[in-house]
Amino acid sequence: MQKFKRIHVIVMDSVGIGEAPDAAKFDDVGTNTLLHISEAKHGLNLPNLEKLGLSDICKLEGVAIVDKPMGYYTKMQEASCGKDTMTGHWEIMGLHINKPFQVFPNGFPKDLIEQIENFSGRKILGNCTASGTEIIKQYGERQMKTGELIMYTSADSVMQIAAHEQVIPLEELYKICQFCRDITKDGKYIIGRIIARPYVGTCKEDFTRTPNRHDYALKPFDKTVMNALQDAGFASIAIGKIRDIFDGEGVTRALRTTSNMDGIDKFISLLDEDFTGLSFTNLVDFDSQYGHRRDAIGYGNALEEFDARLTEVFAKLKDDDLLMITADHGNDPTYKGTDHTREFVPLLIYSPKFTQYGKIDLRKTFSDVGATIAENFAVKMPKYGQSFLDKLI
Ligand SMILES: O=P(O)(O)O[C@H]1O[C@H](CO)[C@@H](O)[C@H]1O
Ligand SMILES: [Mn+2]
Ligand SMILES: [Mn+2]
Repeated sequence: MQKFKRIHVIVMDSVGIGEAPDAAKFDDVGTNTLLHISEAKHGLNLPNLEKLGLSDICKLEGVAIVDKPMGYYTKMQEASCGKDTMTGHWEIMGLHINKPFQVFPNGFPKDLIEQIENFSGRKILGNCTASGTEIIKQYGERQMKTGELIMYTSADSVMQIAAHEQVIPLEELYKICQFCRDITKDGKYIIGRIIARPYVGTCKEDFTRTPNRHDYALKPFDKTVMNALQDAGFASIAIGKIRDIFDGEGVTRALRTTSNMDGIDKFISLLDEDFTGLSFTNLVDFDSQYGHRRDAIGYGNALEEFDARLTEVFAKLKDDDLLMITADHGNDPTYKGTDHTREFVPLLIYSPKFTQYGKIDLRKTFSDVGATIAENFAVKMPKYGQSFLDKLI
């Protein structure tokens, strides 16, 4: 019999909690997503995360340190050499990325661009490192006239194609992205993700990106704990971007979402269902709407909005449920640039069954989460990660 019938992992995308020991290698010294947001807001109102021990990990402005948290708390260090979403999530599920994904800070090579232009019959604009909201301001009006494709990248291994929905129909954009995916899976150029970035609007003042974003990720390089769960007949339910991040590998059911609040709604409804296994939720707005936009106040508000919904979550959790709230990397909205930051991530662990509480040891890899899940369901243990299941009583 498993200790927990259901384990729920929620990734608050990019909610880091302080520079990692190797932050210098990533040019991220001094970053702390949560702390700096709490300072920018002159205090965060996070009563539920407070009860779980968030400020016990790192004292945040407005969030009290509690003597008796509801569960267990710690922080986790990323072992892989990357600070992108795929690396973080794959590590949570037991993989280590030892060779960084290829990045293209000066744009994609000519031969690749030519292949895409030939396939699509459209010219490519941009082909540089950019912020997605800025580059559509810069080229959107021109795209409306010419039908060219807007292509950009970031510090991550991503190829992003922005297209006005009324100019380049979604289906066509997705077909182009699928082509880009197929030609960058192996061989000369290996790109972590191709991302379709549709938007709407009439001019640069009102262009807005739509929820029709679609990510085409590489398949994980090896089997993850999700594969192990699936192979053993357990549920492995993906909410939000999770299906895309794993390219569907080890996913028994996927629920798409349009926002953080939609993600929480879907998660809360799922709690009413009977299943044995994992639910894995990603809340991407923290990262895409606020972290990359360097909007510390918006980020803080989104955290408060999330916190408020935890009351409903707690009310629905049963004795044999285990909840783990964590993150995949940082994205300090007060830091220079617009990229992710190499940080520790918080890990807050709760079950109504707990009779004890407190700090557990610092985790040296995110894979400890995957190892704990694998041990609980007695499925194949990942190569990396140490289970902390025995600490949870
Ligand atoms: O600026 P936008 O388009 O939001 O792009 C961001 O989103 C990408 C994928 O998460 C990141 O690599 C970063 O480039
Ligand atoms: Mn992320
Ligand atoms: Mn991001």
